[in-house]
Amino acid sequence: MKKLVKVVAAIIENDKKEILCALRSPEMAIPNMWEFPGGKVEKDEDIYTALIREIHEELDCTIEPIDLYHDNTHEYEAFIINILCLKCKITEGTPTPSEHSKLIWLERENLESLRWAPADIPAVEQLIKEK
Ligand SMILES: Nc1nc2c([nH]c(=O)n2[C@H]2C[C@H](O)[C@@H](COP(=O)(O)OP(=O)(O)OP(=O)(O)O)O2)c(=O)[nH]1
Repeated sequence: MKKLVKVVAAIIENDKKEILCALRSPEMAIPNMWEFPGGKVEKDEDIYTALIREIHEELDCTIEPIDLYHDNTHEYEAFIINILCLKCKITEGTPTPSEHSKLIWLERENLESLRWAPADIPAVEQLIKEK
């Protein structure tokens, strides 16, 4: 049976209503695809603590999760992912990539120009439809 991986991801919006998009590096799993930054929830960790920790580690800034925006389960060839995308705001610092190849801020209508990790596509579509 495929392993089920629980992942939390941050949808971060700036004051221009642009969304933060992160490019996975060639060294990461699911390489060279765009995602919402985040990572795996550890055993005995709640999703909010996990996301705050992951964003500290990956982007060196502090976020406050606002609400759960999208919950999707997607089957990859090697594993099954349950990805929880949370809307978040930055409370301290500026996102700086340490593991990702690139970070960009994109207007909602331009999100579909990127090559997203397959598990993220429903959340991206919901964001595009939002306005
Ligand atoms: N962070 C994140 N991972 C995603 C997204 N979409 C998607 O399919 N994934 C996949 C890629 C990875 O296989 C897995 C997340 O693992 P990760 O490598 O980012 O997390 P992590 O830092 O906790 O990983 P690790 O060091 O423990 O291996 O979920 C997304 O939007 N954000």
